[in-house]
Amino acid sequence: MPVALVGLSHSPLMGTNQPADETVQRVDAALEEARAFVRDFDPDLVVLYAPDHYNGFFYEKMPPFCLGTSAESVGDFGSEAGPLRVDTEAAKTIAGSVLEQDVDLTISARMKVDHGFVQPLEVLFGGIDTVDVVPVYINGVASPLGPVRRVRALGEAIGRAAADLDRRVLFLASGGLSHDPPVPVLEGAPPKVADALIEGTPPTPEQRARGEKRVLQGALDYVAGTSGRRELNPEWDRLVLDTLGKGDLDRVDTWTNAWFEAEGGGSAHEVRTWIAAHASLSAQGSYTVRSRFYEAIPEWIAGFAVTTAAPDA
Ligand SMILES: O=C(O)CCc1cccc(O)c1O
Ligand SMILES: [Fe+2]
Repeated sequence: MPVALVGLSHSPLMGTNQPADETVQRVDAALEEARAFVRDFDPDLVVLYAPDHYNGFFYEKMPPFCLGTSAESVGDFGSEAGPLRVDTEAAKTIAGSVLEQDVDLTISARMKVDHGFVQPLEVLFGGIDTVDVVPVYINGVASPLGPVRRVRALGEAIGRAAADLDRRVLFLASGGLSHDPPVPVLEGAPPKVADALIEGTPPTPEQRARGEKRVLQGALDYVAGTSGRRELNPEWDRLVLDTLGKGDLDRVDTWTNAWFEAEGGGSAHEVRTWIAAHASLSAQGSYTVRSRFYEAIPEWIAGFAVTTAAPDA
């Protein structure tokens, strides 16, 4: 079945804490190119790989991966709230096939998702209810994380499952690349923060506003060079894009989580969504990158990339 891939960094600061006009214009041009690629491919199903930022997944039970047979956006950072247009039948079929292929997978019949899922749908499709989606959560912040080869295994299994559907499937990755925004960590957290990370009690509007302000302040500190957090790392980001673009997934299998953190910062694990999407595409043969945009954008706390790829032949 026809397949294609788009990789897209996300940042909730897009549109609110803008970099220089020229940067915004270059990003807009890259997004327009990706939209044209998508229009041309004309998908009727999007397998969307995205992380979560303690809005939908908590330490009370923290799965490495989760496929939603239904999903609802919490609407953080002004992203669209409400139900995603999940194709429940396709989602169940894919989940069943993945399990059948000996890859363990959690499913959720009411998955809560945040800007990580919503932003790429807004950017590429104009909203969360305009195209059929199978949302796949990939843990990219909550340690411990398993080896990236398991992400590849999941991506390949989903790619094989998608091949059996009579659909035009776009594999869409959301997140990355290098970035280290102020996301809370459980280890050493004060009791109230620990409770929030474990229990996931929905934040009050005031609490949500405070969290969003902390991220904005993080961006201002990044721009000022006073954040004390891992700097964006364009060299590393280019290495990641080169390797995924070449289809050298055996190389990816050797990448360690410690290396991700040292080179790309705590949220560089969001690159896992890109690994999954490329593995899905690779399940149907070799592929070629059709377009690639990259720029380090401290205003968005993002090594920001947009790529498109399609199978050879
Ligand atoms: O919601 C949060 O805690 C983090 C927000 C955030 C900021 C910059 C880049 C990202 O990819 C991102 O997700
Ligand atoms: Fe993120």
